[in-house]
Amino acid sequence: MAGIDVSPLDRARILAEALPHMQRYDDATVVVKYGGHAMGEEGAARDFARDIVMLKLAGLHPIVVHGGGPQIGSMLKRLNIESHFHEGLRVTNQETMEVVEMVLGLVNKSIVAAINAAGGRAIGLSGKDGNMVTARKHAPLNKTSSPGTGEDVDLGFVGEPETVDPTVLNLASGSDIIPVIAPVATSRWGETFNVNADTFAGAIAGAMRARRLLFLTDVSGVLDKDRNLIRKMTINESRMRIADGTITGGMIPKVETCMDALERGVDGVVILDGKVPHIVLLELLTDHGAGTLVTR
Ligand SMILES: Nc1ncnc2c1ncn2[C@@H]1O[C@H](COP(=O)(O)OP(=O)(O)O)[C@@H](O)[C@H]1O
Ligand SMILES: CC(=O)N[C@@H](CCC(=O)OP(=O)(O)O)C(=O)O
Repeated sequence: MAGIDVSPLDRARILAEALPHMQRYDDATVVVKYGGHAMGEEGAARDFARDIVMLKLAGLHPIVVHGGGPQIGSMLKRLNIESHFHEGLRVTNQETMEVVEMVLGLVNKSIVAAINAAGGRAIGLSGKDGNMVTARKHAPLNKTSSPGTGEDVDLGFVGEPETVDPTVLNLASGSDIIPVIAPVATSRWGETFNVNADTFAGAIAGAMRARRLLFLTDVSGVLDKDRNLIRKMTINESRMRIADGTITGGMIPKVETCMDALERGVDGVVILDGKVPHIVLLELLTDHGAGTLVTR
C-alpha cells in the first residue's frame, strides 16, 4: 500500500478478511480477459501479474485471455496497412492476419514474462495449441449494420469459436501452470482466424464452466447515456442498451459475450477498469464489488 500509512495489525486484518473469499473460490476457475486498452505502463502490468500469481496461490485456477487491439493498430499503422472495424470487429485480410498473429505473439510473451517475474509459472498459448479452440468464419454483417453501403460486410479472416477442447487447460488446473492465451484459432481445415478476444474469453469460460469471467478494459464498466456507471445489468437490459445505441464499438462484443457466457452457465460476469491497480484482487478477494456486473 504505497503512500498509505497502514499499521502491521491493519495489514494482518486486511489479509484475514480475504479468507471467506478464498474459501468461496477454492478450486474455482476464473477467466480474466486482459484487454489491449487495459495494458498500461510497466507498473500496471506488474500489478496485474502479481494479482494473477496471488490467485493461483490462493487456490483458484486463473486463465488469462488477452487482447491487443491497440497494439495491432499501431503496428498496422507503422506498416501503412489500413484497418477498419465493423461492430467492434477488425476486417482482416491475409496481410492483416499475419500482423495480428505476430503482434498477439509479442503481447502474449510479455504477459507470460511478467507473470513469471512475479513468481508464477505461466505458459503462452493460442487457440491453435493442443487444438484448444477451432473457429469458423464469421458470418458477413448485414446491411443494417453498415447503412448506406447497400452490401453485406465480409470480415475476411475473422472467426467465431466453434469448438473448445479443454484438455490442455485441465492439465494446467491440476498443476501450478497459469495459461495465457492469445485469441487466434484455426478452422477445421487449418486456416488461421482472428477471433475477437472477448468472444474467445467467453468460449473458454463456457467450456471450463468458470465461476467468474472478468473483462479488464479502460472504462469503469458499462456507462449509461450520461456516462454514469451501470453497476448491475440484466441480459434484457443489455440487449436494450445495444439496440438503443448506448453500448457501441468494442463494448458490443464484450456485452454480447457476457450474455452468452451467462446463458452457457458461467456464474457471474464483470466488466472492470483494468487500469485501477489490483482491480482483480479487489473484485475477487474483497467485499468491494467494482465495475458492471451482468446477470441473468
Ligand atoms: N456504453 C458504454 N460504456 C462504456 N464503454 C463503451 C460504451 N459504449 C462503447 N464503449 C467503448 O468501449 C470501449 C471498450 O472496448 P474496447 O475498446 O474493445 O476495449 P478492450 O481493448 O479492453 O477490449 C471503451 O473504451 C468505450 O470507448
Ligand atoms: C476480430 C477482431 O477484432 N480481433 C481483435 C483481436 C484482438 C482483440 O480483441 O483485442 P482487444 O481485446 O484489446 O480489443 C483485433 O484484431 O483487434
